[in-house]
Amino acid sequence: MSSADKNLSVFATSELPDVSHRRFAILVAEWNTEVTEALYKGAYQTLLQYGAKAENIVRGNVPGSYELTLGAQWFALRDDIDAVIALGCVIQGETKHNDYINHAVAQGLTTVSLKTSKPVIFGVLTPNDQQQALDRAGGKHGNKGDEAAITAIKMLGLQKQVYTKF
Ligand SMILES: Nc1c(NC[C@H](O)[C@H](O)[C@H](O)CO)[nH]c(=O)[nH]c1=O
Ligand SMILES: CC(=O)[C@@H](O)COP(=O)(O)O
Repeated sequence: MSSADKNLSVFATSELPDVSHRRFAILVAEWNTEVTEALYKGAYQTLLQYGAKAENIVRGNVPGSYELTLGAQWFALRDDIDAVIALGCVIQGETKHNDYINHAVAQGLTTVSLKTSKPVIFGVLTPNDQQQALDRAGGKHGNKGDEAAITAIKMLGLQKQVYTKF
């Protein structure tokens, strides 16, 4: 289902776990900051709305989305971080540069998540233009930052369920 068919900020909030004790890192890429700051605001406020505490949320900035992978690894390897949310916006340009970045970031964040066994959430917009980005950062299609925060919370709930033995 594409974003055009759903609002990214409409999600099931039933049965969300208690995350008042959980610690989150939010990484923000510094390219397209009008968009990435809106994503960060959405993610941060959503974490607070659903029970996370401000003192348990740390923010880190990276130069561009390509650097989200190493930033995510640094945070995920900390024993006092439970989940990482990576936020960026890679707008298609004249060349294939965006393709290389997007694939590297998607694969890199997945690798970090699997290596650390921690949720590392892909909150990176890959739009064709600025308007598509704005539409997904608090515009008509909602906010992928909200979605990324909910995804982190849900994955921590699954993690607790899986590791709660019979
Ligand atoms: N064009 C965009 C970039 N480019 C920069 C790269 O992410 C990276 O920082 C650089 O290649 C050095 O390693 N980054 C974005 O986040 N968004 C873009 O649209
Ligand atoms: C995704 C990018 O780095 C992009 O801004 C580069 O633009 P271009 O492909 O026109 O050089």
